[in-house]
Amino acid sequence: MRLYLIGMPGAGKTTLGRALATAYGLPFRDLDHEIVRREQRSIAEIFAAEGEAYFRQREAAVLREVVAELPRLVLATGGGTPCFHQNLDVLLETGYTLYLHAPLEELVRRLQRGAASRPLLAQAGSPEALEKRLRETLDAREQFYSRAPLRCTGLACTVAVVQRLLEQYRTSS
Ligand SMILES: Nc1ncnc2c1ncn2[C@@H]1O[C@H](COP(=O)(O)OP(=O)(O)OP(=O)(O)O)[C@@H](O)[C@H]1O
Ligand SMILES: O=C(O)C1=C[C@@H](O)[C@@H](O)[C@H](O)C1
Ligand SMILES: [Mg+2]
Repeated sequence: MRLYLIGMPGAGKTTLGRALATAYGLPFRDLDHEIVRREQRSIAEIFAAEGEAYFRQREAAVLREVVAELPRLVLATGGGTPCFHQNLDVLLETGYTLYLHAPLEELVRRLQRGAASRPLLAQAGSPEALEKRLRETLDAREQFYSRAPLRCTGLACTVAVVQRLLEQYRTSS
């Protein structure tokens, strides 16, 4: 099976994705890392040199490559992945998609330290500005994220809880 994790930056996609891959004995991939590996430069460098449109094109192409290459995997996507280039359709058609939701205050807490290296959050200097930026981003993205058939919130998103959700979904569909 393929299991995809979507959600806001800092929601815990990479952390939970790795743990789920271990639990299921599946390979783990992180889409941001796959892009960085192919481009031989960081996400921040790609955004700075080429702009967001180029990054979104690479993201869409690399997503399709990874999906074609691996019939079994857990994939942590980038925060914006489901919102561009029909990527969400690719996810929904080729695997199980889980929306990992986290309360805004928790995202602000987690992202405060690393915001400078995140191109889309870098200008948000204060915690208030960061919260506003994240709220606007979440408002715009919720329509994509909420199309995932599986959803799990905050600290309740343990491996065991996701395993149960997936089990229920597979037997009901
Ligand atoms: N369930 C959790 N409880 C507390 N902290 C967590 C939890 N999951 C992740 N974190 C912490 O939150 C931060 C973000 O987690 P992670 O990198 O997994 O998120 P992400 O969704 O992959 O974010 P991004 O890819 O945008 O950086 C990390 O510091 C991680 O240790
Ligand atoms: O939320 C976003 O749009 C992004 C999140 C990161 O995972 C990276 O994919 C990139 O920084 C863009
Ligand atoms: Mg991540």
